[in-house]
Amino acid sequence: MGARKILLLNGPNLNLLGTREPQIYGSTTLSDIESAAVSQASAAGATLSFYQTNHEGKLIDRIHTARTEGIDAIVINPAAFTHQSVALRDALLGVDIPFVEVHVSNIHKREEWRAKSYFSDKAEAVICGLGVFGYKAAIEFVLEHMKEKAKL
Ligand SMILES: O=C1C[C@@](O)(C(=O)O)C[C@@H](O)[C@@H]1O
Repeated sequence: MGARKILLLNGPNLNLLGTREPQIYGSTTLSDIESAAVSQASAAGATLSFYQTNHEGKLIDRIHTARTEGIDAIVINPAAFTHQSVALRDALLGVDIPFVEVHVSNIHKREEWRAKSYFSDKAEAVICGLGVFGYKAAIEFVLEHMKEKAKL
């Protein structure tokens, strides 16, 4: 059985999905993504909570809280923090919750500095370049293939 309690996290500027650089990120809004994710999890008998913030410390605090909530798996698009945040990396490692890294765009096909991620070497899986379908794919993977925390 896969993860039953999932947390979907989105970093800075992803609240602008749908209007932000649509040639790169498409026209789907974050609230569309979040409600589809909740339905996807509940159809599989799991629960999914979500959070987006533009603030690094708030994202770190949310990750710390996930430990007390018994979250089995995190799906995270760290956005620009991908390329710069040791603190966010340490937070994920600190709570010891397995995570999947998602990027809407193909970070390897853009500016050279975007190819560097502080998360990929610790992620269970990395998805990029699938557009917003990447979230659906990540959640499917978590539901099907990642163990519940209690059984790890
Ligand atoms: O904000 C983002 C979004 C992103 O994580 C993506 O989803 O493709 C890619 C990052 O380089 C960028 O800073």
